[in-house]
Amino acid sequence: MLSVDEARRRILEDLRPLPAEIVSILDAWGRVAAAPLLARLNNPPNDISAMDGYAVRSADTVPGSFLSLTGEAPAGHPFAGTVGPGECVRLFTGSVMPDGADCVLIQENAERREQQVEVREAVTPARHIRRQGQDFLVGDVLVPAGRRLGARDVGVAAAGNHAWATVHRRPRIALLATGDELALPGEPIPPGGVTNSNTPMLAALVRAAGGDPVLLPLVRDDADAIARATDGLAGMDMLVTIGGASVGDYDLVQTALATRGLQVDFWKIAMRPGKPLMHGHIGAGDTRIPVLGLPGNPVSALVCSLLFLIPALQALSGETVFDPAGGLEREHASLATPLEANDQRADHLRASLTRAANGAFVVTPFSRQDSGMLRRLADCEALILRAPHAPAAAAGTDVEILRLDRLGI
Ligand SMILES: Nc1nc2c(c(=O)[nH]1)N[C@H]1C(S)=C(S)[C@@H](COP(=O)(O)OP(=O)(O)OC[C@H]3O[C@@H](n4cnc5c(N)ncnc54)[C@H](O)[C@@H]3O)O[C@H]1N2
Ligand code: MOO
Repeated sequence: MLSVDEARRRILEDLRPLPAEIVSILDAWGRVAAAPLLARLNNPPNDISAMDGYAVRSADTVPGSFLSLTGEAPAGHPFAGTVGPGECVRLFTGSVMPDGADCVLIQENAERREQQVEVREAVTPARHIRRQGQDFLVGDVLVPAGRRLGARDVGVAAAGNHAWATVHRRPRIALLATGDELALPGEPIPPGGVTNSNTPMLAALVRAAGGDPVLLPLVRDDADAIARATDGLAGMDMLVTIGGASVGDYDLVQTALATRGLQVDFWKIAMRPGKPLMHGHIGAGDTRIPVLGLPGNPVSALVCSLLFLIPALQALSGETVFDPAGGLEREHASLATPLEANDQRADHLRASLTRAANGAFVVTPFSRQDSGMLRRLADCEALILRAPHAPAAAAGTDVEILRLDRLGI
């Protein structure tokens, strides 16, 4: 069976960034820059004051001397004249420095008496001035192509005078849940039924990872119905099927998709949860899209999505700066309780995370790891990564973990 890393490599192999589109800077958060955002102006655009006070000539700032106040320059209203010897101009934080002045006397060190200002402290040249362009200059790269814009990137792009950003189109991910037992959340549950928790969960995950989930109708365990549900995939960037991935008589996804030309790249990987993961392609030419067949067990579906679907979304989004583990933070932690030796499948144990007195992480695997247990999945703060054939581990052993608590997923 394929390893997790090899499976991810094969999934990412043929994914290319989606075409670019132009969006308002107000909608650019979470999008991936398809072209660098270059500064359209210097920032600050002028020499400005960093403090409230007086624009003065440093040579005039002899404590005890008086300067004549010749004007005022509030922020946004530059002073038209020049500050001559023995003169000063009232200004504020953000005011453009008037010609002639070379520093700012802060108001705490000055005493105003009508049109005279007494200097209380000497000021060195350039003091309290923010130089034009000290933050960035015209043409500087503010946001490189391939970066997913955070709030700070939106801020710097706006400072660089961008009203628009060129970003990659969001990946459209078709989600197809299969199973006779599935009912919509909130509906009466028929005998033997379960609620379809996977589609809402994965739609949320796709959204959180910058994609647009497209929900196909629930389909029964019927090969024709499953096949027909995939007939409207034009415009989709990936099909994600949920359930019907294993070996049971009613696990029909592959059989159904085969009638639509499914080419299987791999099926089954050395991973727990998530062994029956399938990857392949459906369609031809321009309409050929990748298919990710997720297992139906909700924990398996989610863990596979963290490890494979999120990196796929990143690749389709054109995000070049990403961790192959999908932005998941790998850390080390000390095991609170012992673990048995692992078998041939890479394991991902749901666990809680605390900190020892010295700040180091301590991780406690949940006692039950059933891949149908959603509450434990929702409560877990980390997955303990166990390599295939990892030996038994005593309490206190250092283990690798993936942090989920700060993922927002
Ligand atoms: N004989 C074997 N049986 C199984 C094997 C195996 O190797 N040999 N693998 C097991 C593993 S591992 C997994 S994982 C599951 C995967 O099964 P499927 O992908 O075929 O999923 P289903 O059988 O359709 O469902 C499994 C489970 O999950 C529930 N489910 C399905 N879809 C949803 C949904 N949208 N929302 C909520 N819950 C869902 C379903 O009711 C089942 O309880 O196979 C093992 N079997
Ligand atoms: O691999 Mo399955 O995903 O054990 O539950």
